[in-house]
Amino acid sequence: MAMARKSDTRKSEALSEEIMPEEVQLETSLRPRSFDEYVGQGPVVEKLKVYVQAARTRGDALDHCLFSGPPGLGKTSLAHIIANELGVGIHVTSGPALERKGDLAGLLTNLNARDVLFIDEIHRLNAAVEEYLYPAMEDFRLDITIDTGPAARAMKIDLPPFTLIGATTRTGLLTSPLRDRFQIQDRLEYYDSDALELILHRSSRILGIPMAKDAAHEIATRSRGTPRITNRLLRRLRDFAEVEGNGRITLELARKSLDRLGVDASGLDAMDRKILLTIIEKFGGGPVGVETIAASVGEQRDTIEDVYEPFLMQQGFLQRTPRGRTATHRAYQYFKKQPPATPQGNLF
Ligand SMILES: Nc1ncnc2c1ncn2[C@@H]1O[C@H](COP(=O)(O)OP(=O)(O)OP(=O)(O)O)[C@@H](O)[C@H]1O
Ligand SMILES: [Mg+2]
Repeated sequence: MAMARKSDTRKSEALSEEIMPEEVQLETSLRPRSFDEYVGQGPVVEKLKVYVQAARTRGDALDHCLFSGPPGLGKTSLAHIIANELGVGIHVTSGPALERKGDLAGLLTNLNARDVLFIDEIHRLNAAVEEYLYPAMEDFRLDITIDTGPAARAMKIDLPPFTLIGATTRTGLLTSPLRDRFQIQDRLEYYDSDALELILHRSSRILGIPMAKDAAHEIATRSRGTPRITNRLLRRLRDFAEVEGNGRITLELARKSLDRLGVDASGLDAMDRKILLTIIEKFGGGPVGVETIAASVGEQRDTIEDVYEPFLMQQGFLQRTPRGRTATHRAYQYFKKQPPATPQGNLF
């Protein structure tokens, strides 16, 4: 089955999240295949290991799982690992790809018992398909209508027990009836630099790229807490090392190249800085609505909310308030700017 295509709302800025075609192959080769290869996300992985082992021992299908979190943190990888560790097949699709009920019915009726059905971007399912999914998830049953008009009859088809794994950037985008049907729900968090360093060492070993240990640390701290970005930077740095160095990624080369790629020492990229500066310079530090920010920086609202804001908030540069987004004291410090004289709430 074809890989799920990414949504085209993910516009490309220096490091934003669109997967380029040549990157799909790289991601596949670097994708962890077992829980042991999956770095970080400790609490989530520890629980999943137990659930998987229990389901295996009982010979049951694993309960349905919903994974949320910003792009590139390992939701798709986790789905593949779960299927692998369960020893079952995985069928991959995405919300936007399931246009009609028939698309879903085709997938569901082709599952073997205990298989995993992975639906990426599950928040983008259309309402008709979503409702059709409910009895399938709850009772492993499809309600179909045969014929139209007066001859129409309702029929129920039994499905083999299966595991639905859904991935979404934000659980808030799901309807609650859909969300409630997932017995296992976990949110993936940004990775700390130790975890990213481990991922870097693994990737450089697989790709055969010589790299100094302090260089790995530097790249890890500048990867926005995101394994996909870590691997992407590694590839770019290999180019610099091969063309302008002796092929080895040294600390000096890493620093220079990351600066040239627009990734600063805090790991902010060009769009992160643009968003913060816009709030500070054009809107007096906020509060300002996300739509307005999106229009000002020329980026999709969804991308701002899924990709940029979570990281800026986690790093303490941005706050969400009911009236809009505000730049924090830390953001002003970062740009060596004076915060406005009038205090905004209890921010300063
Ligand atoms: N825990 C991890 N350990 C090692 N590598 C990882 C881990 N998580 C992600 N990666 C690497 O990052 C890449 C991107 O991860 P993945 O495709 O699973 O992210 P995702 O959360 O599904 O992103 P998206 O929301 O864009 O679909 C993987 O190919 C893999 O190389
Ligand atoms: Mg994915």
